[in-house]
Amino acid sequence: MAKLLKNPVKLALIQLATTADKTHNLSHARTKVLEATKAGARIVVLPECFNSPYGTKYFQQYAETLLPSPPSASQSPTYHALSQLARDSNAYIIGGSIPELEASSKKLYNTSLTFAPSGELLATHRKVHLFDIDIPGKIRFKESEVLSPGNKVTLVDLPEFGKIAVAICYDVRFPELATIAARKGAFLLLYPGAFNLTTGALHWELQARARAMDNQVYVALCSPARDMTAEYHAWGHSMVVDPNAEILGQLDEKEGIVMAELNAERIEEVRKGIPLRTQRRFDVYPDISEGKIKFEE
Ligand SMILES: NC(=O)CCC(=O)C(=O)O
Repeated sequence: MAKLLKNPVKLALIQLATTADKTHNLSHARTKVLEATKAGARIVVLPECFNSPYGTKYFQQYAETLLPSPPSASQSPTYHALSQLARDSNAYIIGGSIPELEASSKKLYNTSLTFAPSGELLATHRKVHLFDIDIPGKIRFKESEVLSPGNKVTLVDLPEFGKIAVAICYDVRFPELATIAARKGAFLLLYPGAFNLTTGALHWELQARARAMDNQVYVALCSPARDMTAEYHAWGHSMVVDPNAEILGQLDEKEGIVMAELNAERIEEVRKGIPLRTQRRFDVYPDISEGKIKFEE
């Protein structure tokens, strides 16, 4: 049987201190990514909204249309900076997420770009589940006031390693997305994300470990560093979890890099010990993934 993860790989999550200055954010991200790749990382992840502040009022102002051809570099600076960075660092770059403006529809998306070491864009993921919550006295956030949702599970084949899945922050709360990606052969689920001080302490680590435990794959969550002078206070705590839901590394709220070595043997060992994959009873619950069973109000 082919290995899910073809070669051991060092993963790095960059918990970036972001500012309101896009040019600074791009050059700072470049410095940190090169630091991680010098230390051996071949897959490097940036946080959600790594080139802008996070907030509904910022999406339009910071949005870029994704234009691959070189003359449009000035209109699509993040695309080109990440593509160049992937080439310069010889690494797969999962470019957190950025506000994207689709030229034809004028719709805005929260979008993640994945680049190969050749600089080629391998995949885009538009956040599927928009962060719309209202916890009285704590936090109200409605991405849907300005953003449109994406509509796909994003699996990316990294030829040297195997398949990863990319989704964004609030997407982690929907186990179906993770399960489908794992069933389709992902060895790693990556979530650039920016939880907050209300839900972060409660659910950030729990979500990461739950998705890893359910699917027996590696899971990584990559946050911006916390900035108490910004409007949105990110939780931080970027972390990597192994297929047994054990934490391989976790930061605090400050800027930093967390690295972890991933290998196929750990996935196989965990799956052999607790063989969920062969024990599943689709005869008992055939309808769930098709949404045929509705919530009762
Ligand atoms: N940026 C986000 O999607 C935040 C998600 C979040 O904080 C949560 O609790 O879920």
